[in-house]
Amino acid sequence: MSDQSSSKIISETISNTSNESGNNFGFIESVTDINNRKDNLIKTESNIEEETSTFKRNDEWFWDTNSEQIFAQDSKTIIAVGHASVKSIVPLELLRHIYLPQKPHDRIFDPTTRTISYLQPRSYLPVNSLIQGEKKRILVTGGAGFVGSHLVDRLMLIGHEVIVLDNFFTGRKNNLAHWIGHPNFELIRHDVVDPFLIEVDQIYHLACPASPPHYQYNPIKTVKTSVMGTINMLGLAKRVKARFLLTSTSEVYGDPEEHPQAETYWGHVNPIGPRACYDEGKRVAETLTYAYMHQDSVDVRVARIFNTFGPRMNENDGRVVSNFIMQALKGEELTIYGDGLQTRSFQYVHDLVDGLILLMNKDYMEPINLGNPDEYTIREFAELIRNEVNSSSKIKTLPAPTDDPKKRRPDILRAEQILGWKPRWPVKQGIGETVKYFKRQMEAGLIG
Ligand SMILES: O=C(O)[C@H]1O[C@H](OP(=O)(O)OP(=O)(O)OC[C@H]2O[C@@H](n3ccc(=O)[nH]c3=O)[C@H](O)[C@@H]2O)[C@H](O)[C@@H](O)[C@@H]1O
Repeated sequence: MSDQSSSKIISETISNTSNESGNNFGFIESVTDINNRKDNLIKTESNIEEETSTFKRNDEWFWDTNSEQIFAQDSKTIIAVGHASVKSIVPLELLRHIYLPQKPHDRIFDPTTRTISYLQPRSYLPVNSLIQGEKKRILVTGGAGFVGSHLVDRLMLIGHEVIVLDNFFTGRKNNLAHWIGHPNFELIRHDVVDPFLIEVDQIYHLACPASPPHYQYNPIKTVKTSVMGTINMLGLAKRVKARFLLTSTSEVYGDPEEHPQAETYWGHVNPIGPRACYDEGKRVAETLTYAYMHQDSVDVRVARIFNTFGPRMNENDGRVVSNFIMQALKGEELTIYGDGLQTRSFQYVHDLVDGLILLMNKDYMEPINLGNPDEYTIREFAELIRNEVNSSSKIKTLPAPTDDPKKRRPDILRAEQILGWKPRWPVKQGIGETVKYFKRQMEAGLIG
């Protein structure tokens, strides 16, 4: 299709939609922006031929007015993520360019000598140029981790100034290597257990190991991170009048006796079990957050995050998604803990990032669940991953971990009603993307 007819489709979509709803200008700008961004990207990266060939100038899309999503013409393939109301719409190709590059942008790996050469000078992906007042200074603690780094990508592309604090216990500099040196970006090695002072407008407080083997590795440190880290960041928010968002967890519901779990449920947690350092740590973090809200009028948000997966999970993370994918890719046995009848509901990381940005920008202070209610037994999930990887790996049963929750599924009515958010990524599609990521990492010699 020619450029002309492609823009005709877009302009027709735009005019139809604005007639229907009256006010969709933010969204329209974002849709139009997709083409501009791709063009900019092509210009910026014109020296990398293989890369540019994946970007088609004449892409067609359509905007599904019901779900407010942009799909390819097949009406199934998601080609953009984000929400118009907070201007977070980003073409998926742009994000893929970061975590799934045909070739790394800034380094060459020589498999013979197993050395890496870093290239200079470097270019960056185009970020929005925000006007004064729109552009915020945003602190992301734990920003080099799996979820944190995806959040940073989105905040950077939106055009904000982003400062990341990370102690690199589970986070990796490599997750943010593509932003290092950018004028809008700062990466600081710092442990949130120690106070930190800076002038910012918003704080996304993610810092804390989240995978059971990691948070149980040093339980005292996990409690300190949750409690002292949160006190330090709330103290900072109070001092500089920043808005504060705590990333809490579905683990505050413990081994739930209510199913699905709504935000009103108080939970069922063993306070002295091996998971308590994380579960109780996050429960205290929530208590602190609301104490600062009531006592010191800090402007707070609390997201309760359910099982999340995607590119940049650590391959040794120990959580079920990365374990199963790596085992299937290497032809090893898939390790099911217990009878495999316990359930989890898995959300793809782009959906979570959408939810976090929407919540931060909404005037709502109660906790909100962010998760995908699509529930699987772990046994079904192992099957799904074997199929996606096309692997003939066998299944091995290992003892169930102490206090492993037997079922978990979010009630997301509140997120739907308050934020206009619900997961957009079918689990299979997200798994496909994650498998591609792990394969690429293996080919690049970054993981074994
Ligand atoms: O992924 C997440 O976002 C969540 O991961 C963990 O919660 P958990 O549900 O225990 O996550 P996994 O370690 O991935 O385990 C999920 C289920 O799979 C099982 N599992 C795990 C790993 C494995 O190799 N095999 C296996 O059967 C576990 O026993 C558990 O029943 C964290 O505690 C949560 O804070 C976090 O939000």
